[in-house]
Amino acid sequence: MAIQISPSILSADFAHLADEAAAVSPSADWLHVDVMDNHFVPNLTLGLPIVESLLKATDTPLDCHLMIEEPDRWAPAYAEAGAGSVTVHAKAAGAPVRTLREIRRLGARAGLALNPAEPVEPYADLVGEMDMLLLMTVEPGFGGQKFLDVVLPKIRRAREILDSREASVWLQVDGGVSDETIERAAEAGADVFVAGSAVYGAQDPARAVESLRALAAGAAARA
Ligand SMILES: O=C(CO)[C@H](O)[C@H](O)COP(=O)(O)O
Ligand SMILES: [Fe+2]
Repeated sequence: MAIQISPSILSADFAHLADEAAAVSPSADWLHVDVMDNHFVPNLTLGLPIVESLLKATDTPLDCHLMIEEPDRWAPAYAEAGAGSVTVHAKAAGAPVRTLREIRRLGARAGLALNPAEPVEPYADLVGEMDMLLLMTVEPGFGGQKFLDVVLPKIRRAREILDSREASVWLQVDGGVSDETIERAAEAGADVFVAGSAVYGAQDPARAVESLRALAAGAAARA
């Protein structure tokens, strides 16, 4: 699968989100939107009204990462609003299969997310229910954290599980992805990369996206 880059607006200027989306739109595959509720994670960001406004402001598809309690209740609304992808955390979902199916039924790609310490094996039988598996490479809640190398073996294991089942499921990593770390994640088998501070902290965000893509593609080709 071709490498995809999903810049996270968590590190963008929230007062100018339309401009910040436009800054990466020439090169980004997705725009990653971190929804945090101050309960599932100790931080509060944005919710459905801002996602609805962003959908009107950009043609780049939205990759909504829900770090919220009760995702079963809220995730369908993001799909219905027009998000291209909606990801829920396995730990927060009471009925993950029903919720993933509902997201798909409403026309979005369905993602399941695992925190750094959560093993992938218990979810192996659910791969047919999802379009993307998100492996967090930081503890969720904040941008600008250090990439956790301890997750690399799990990325490899997830890649093996997806390949052995011939599942066309994207493998996303999120947290601490930068020019210094993206090659390690790509070699391990990730193919969709979220990057917040590495993109929006750069002088030229669109070029930062291209740099990340080139490094990941090179590493994936060598793997
Ligand atoms: O989900 C997230 C944090 O919970 C963010 O998407 C992620 O941290 C992006 O920021 P950075 O690339 O700076 O780590
Ligand atoms: Fe995220």
